[in-house]
Amino acid sequence: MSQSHPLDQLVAACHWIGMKGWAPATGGNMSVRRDGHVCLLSESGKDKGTLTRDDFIEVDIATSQSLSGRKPSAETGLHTLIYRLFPEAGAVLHTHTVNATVLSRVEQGAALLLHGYEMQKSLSGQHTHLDTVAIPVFDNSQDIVALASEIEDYAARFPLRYGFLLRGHGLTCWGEDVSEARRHLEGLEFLFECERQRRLLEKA
Ligand SMILES: CSC[C@@H](O)[C@@H](O)C(=O)COP(=O)(O)O
Ligand SMILES: [Zn+2]
Repeated sequence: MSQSHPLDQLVAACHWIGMKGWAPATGGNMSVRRDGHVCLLSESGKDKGTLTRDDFIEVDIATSQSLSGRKPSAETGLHTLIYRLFPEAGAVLHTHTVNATVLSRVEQGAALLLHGYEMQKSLSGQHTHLDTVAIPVFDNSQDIVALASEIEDYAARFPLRYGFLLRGHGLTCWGEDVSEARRHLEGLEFLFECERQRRLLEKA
């Protein structure tokens, strides 16, 4: 997989996400960095589980503008923010899973705290279940410029790694390449499932 072109890896990741049911009814969006200035982002409104190479649009990272006139994701501003904030980020995956949607609503605090799980080690740089991984939760908004600015302010004050949740909406996560972004997505989704089950069982 590491031998193939990053865009082919991203297309394969989209198909995998589709098969998992993590991008229902055209939800979700995905991108890969081409270089310091441009990323390739999924076209708005498409079924992300059946995308092909032609469904990705060149977007200027500095301005969030499409270079072709075609319409990239409604959430383009969040992808470009991540590429600007983290020069090492090479791919961004946004999904709409039930776990992320529900947990982000149930969680009243500013972050979902993950602690005590071996699978925290699926996240780069995590070496023990004894540490706490904080995944911030931002209130959802249709104003992506304002949301991006809120996330940028947060990142200036607190560490922001792996991803963030949008309340009642989903997860946006990233990695240095498609492979790492996939691992972060799969690891976080597993942890969200565990956390949902734990909260349900401990309530009973
Ligand atoms: C099913 S509507 C969801 C959209 O509003 C949005 O949240 C989303 O993830 C997909 O938007 P898109 O513009 O196709 O990238
Ligand atoms: Zn979305």
